[in-house]
Amino acid sequence: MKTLTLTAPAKLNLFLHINGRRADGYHELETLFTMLDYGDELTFSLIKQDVVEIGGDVAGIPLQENLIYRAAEALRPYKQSPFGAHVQLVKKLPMGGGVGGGSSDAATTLLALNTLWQCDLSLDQLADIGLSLGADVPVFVRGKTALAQGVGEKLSPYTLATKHYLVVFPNVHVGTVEVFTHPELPRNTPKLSEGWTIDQTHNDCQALVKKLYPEVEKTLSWLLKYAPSRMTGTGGCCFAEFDSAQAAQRVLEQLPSHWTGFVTQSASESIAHRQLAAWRKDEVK
Ligand SMILES: C[C@@](CO)(OP(=O)(O)O)[C@H](O)COP(=O)(O)OP(=O)(O)OC[C@H]1O[C@@H](n2ccc(N)nc2=O)[C@H](O)[C@@H]1O
Ligand SMILES: Nc1ncnc2c1ncn2[C@@H]1O[C@H](COP(=O)(O)OP(=O)(O)O)[C@@H](O)[C@H]1O
Repeated sequence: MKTLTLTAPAKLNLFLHINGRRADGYHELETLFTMLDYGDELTFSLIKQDVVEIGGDVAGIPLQENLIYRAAEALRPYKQSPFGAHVQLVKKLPMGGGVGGGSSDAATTLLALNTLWQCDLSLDQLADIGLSLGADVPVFVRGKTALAQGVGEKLSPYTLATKHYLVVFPNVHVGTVEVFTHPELPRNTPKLSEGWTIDQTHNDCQALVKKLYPEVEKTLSWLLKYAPSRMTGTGGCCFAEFDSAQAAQRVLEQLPSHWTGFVTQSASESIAHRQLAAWRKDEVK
């Protein structure tokens, strides 16, 4: 039976501007997503029984709420294979950390089972299915650095130089809904104008999350002593940007023990896409 192992990458929101709130409560935003070469590990194995099973680090998430399960079930109508799937998960990304672990697991499941179950859907079709699972899923399906607009679903490719990041999890889980429903969240940043540059950007959630979660404020102040730093998404992970892996690693070595972190680099194409392309090449040999 076939087996495929993929890394479900983390993302960073290099900035996050909130331009307004729609009548349905969702927010109009502009955000720059970059993919990181670090993430959860998912091993997909075909199994005889036509069911979806998840093993490994699934603590706390009931099977039917797991985004891996939901993504697999969303592909069921397109399946050309009689087999089910077992997904073994090694969770490396903090949940509710703003690095998109759940969304990336979902997108990686769509990519892997689209191949293993011979669904043969295009990336556009997978991105549409992904959007029904969460606003962040399509960017991981496409797997490229992208500027997102609308509620996060309008993606345009964006080119960035590779950078090295130290990403720190301050050990607080920040709820996306909590931030987006907070009365003090700023919601009136003007849309980006032509010729905008990164140094004119910010994260509209950062000040509020720092206030609600003092650990995030402490993490950012600590990182800022070493490098330009910011919070990603709705938090609480914060990232510091470096020109070399060694410089990032040196700061990680000094990280206070009550926080956790990892050093990695950005990638113009997601690691899951690169691994899937290599696996396909091996298959046709
Ligand atoms: C804002 C971002 C930036 O990356 O935050 P993070 O979760 O990554 O920190 C994401 O787009 C989040 O994406 P995701 O976590 O998939 O969100 P969803 O499940 O679709 O929505 C969770 C909740 O966030 C709010 N929400 C989300 C996206 C959006 N444009 N406006 C919103 O108001 C809504 O209250 C919604 O019920
Ligand atoms: N496979 C999964 N991995 C992580 N979170 C999941 C998964 N399936 C469902 N979830 C739920 O999605 C929520 C958001 O997870 P995550 O994507 O890690 O956060 P964020 O969007 O802040 O980066 C979690 O709190 C969890 O309840």
